[in-house]
Amino acid sequence: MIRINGLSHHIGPAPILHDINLTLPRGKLVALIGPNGAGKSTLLRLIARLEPLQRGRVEIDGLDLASTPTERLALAMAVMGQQTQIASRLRVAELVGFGRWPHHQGRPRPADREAVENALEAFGLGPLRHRFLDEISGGQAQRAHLAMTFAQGTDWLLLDEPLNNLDMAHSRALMARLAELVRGSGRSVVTVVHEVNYAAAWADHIVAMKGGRIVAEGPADTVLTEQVLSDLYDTPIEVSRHDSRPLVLHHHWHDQLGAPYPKASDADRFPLH
Ligand SMILES: Nc1ncnc2c1ncn2[C@@H]1O[C@H](COP(=O)(O)OP(=O)(O)OP(=O)(O)O)[C@@H](O)[C@H]1O
Repeated sequence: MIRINGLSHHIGPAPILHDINLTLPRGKLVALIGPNGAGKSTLLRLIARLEPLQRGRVEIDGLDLASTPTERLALAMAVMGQQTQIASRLRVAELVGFGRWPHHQGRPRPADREAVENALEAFGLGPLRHRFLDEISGGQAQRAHLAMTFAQGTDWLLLDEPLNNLDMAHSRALMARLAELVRGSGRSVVTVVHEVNYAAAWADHIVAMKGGRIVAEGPADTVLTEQVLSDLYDTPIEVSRHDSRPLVLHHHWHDQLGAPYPKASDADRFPLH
């Protein structure tokens, strides 16, 4: 499991995370949800050691993040951050191959090549393997980065908004693959998800963040309630059920007096001028 104790983080003078205490279970698909700016990426980046810890302690399966050598950590945890431009003169298969680096340090063996092939196939990238990264679409590039993370073959996968750029079918396929990794191979996944219905449908455990704090956590039925979600997003949200899971609805809403939403103030958040 990942244990987080007393974790606080500032950027310049601004407090971003406030005394986070959280245990992320092993062998589960965990979704981190919450509004823009809640601190989800910052928390994920700290767990992934992409940012130095300022205060608090993080342990991954007993490994203290502060003292574990990078090579050891890379065999325990693979991370996909929010995409930034990466050298575009790299081919898809080469990018995926980087995921094996912690295992071979530059001298790939047959097992490493096999892991790359499996990852290419799992993400439907076989036909694109020789393409340069600047010659594929945004969703295809996202899948290539996911395949690289997957190829690393670690017990833990930390993913920041992996559904970005993915169409509905690929989003669904990715969530199904993550669920399969968890249920079939006992891996542990922690993923930031914006579209809460993907969390509703697939996550075993949901952590809701707002304003740099954890405001709710637990199974979908506990966290994805009208009260929690409406408070979390400051928007009226209705929760129905589908396939014995919560289904979150937010297109239109009538308040208790029958007045329709969205109200004018909803649109005021994004003035058109
Ligand atoms: N480099 C930075 N400098 C200053 N403030 C930052 C920086 N990066 C993030 N922040 C602030 O930290 C807070 C948390 O940001 P973070 O990216 O962790 O949120 P998030 O929940 O992942 O949001 P989103 O859903 O929009 O990706 C935000 O208020 C953000 O403005």
